[in-house]
Amino acid sequence: MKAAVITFPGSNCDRDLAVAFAHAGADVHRVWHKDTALPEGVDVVAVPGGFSFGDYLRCGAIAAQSPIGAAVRAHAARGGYVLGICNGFQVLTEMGLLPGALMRNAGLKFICKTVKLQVATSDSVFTSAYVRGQRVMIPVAHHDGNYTADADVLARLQGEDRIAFTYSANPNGSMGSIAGILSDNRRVLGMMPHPERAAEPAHGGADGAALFGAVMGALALA
Ligand SMILES: NC(=O)CC[C@H](N)C(=O)O
Repeated sequence: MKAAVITFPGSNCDRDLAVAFAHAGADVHRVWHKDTALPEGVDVVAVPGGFSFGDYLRCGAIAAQSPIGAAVRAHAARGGYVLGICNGFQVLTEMGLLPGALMRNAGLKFICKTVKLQVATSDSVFTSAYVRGQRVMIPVAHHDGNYTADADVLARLQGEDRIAFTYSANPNGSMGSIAGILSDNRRVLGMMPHPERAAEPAHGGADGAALFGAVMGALALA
């Protein structure tokens, strides 16, 4: 299974994300935002957390216009898998690959702590190793994690079982306590919590490792 991890100026979770995929057994390629092509035969494109372009304009707004964007959109359009974590989730909403927006946290403070999540669906390659309703401990670190969408989008996400994770105790004001969502073909996942920061016991918890293992397992068989 081949994974590509994109780096923007200001990304700071790109290496951790590459390590998490590598530990799961993936063949990991690093891609610079000014590149215009993804590695040949890539299965999963991963957009990491951080502060791309200093979070100027809106988090993820400038990164979404990067030269690599066209290749990421084309990958998603042909049914390729895309994972966006934290700033990566923000980038994917700015690219239009996921609906809604990540607004400033309701409390206007940067939140950096490990939170309890509920797995809202196991019906995706990313969440298939979890059981629906399972509680997992995963860190968050953001100031713009307040998921917001209009009523129609929320109803569709709920009706189509596209909410991947919810917060057990909503830390940031997200509508429906949403922590992560899936695209309509279930192959693009955006989530604010950082599974790559809970991917091995030395991190203080390894609940995120199953996400990378599940992607690896599913795509290795495909
Ligand atoms: N850890 C991150 O990816 C930070 C995301 C984003 N820049 C925010 O603070 O909201």
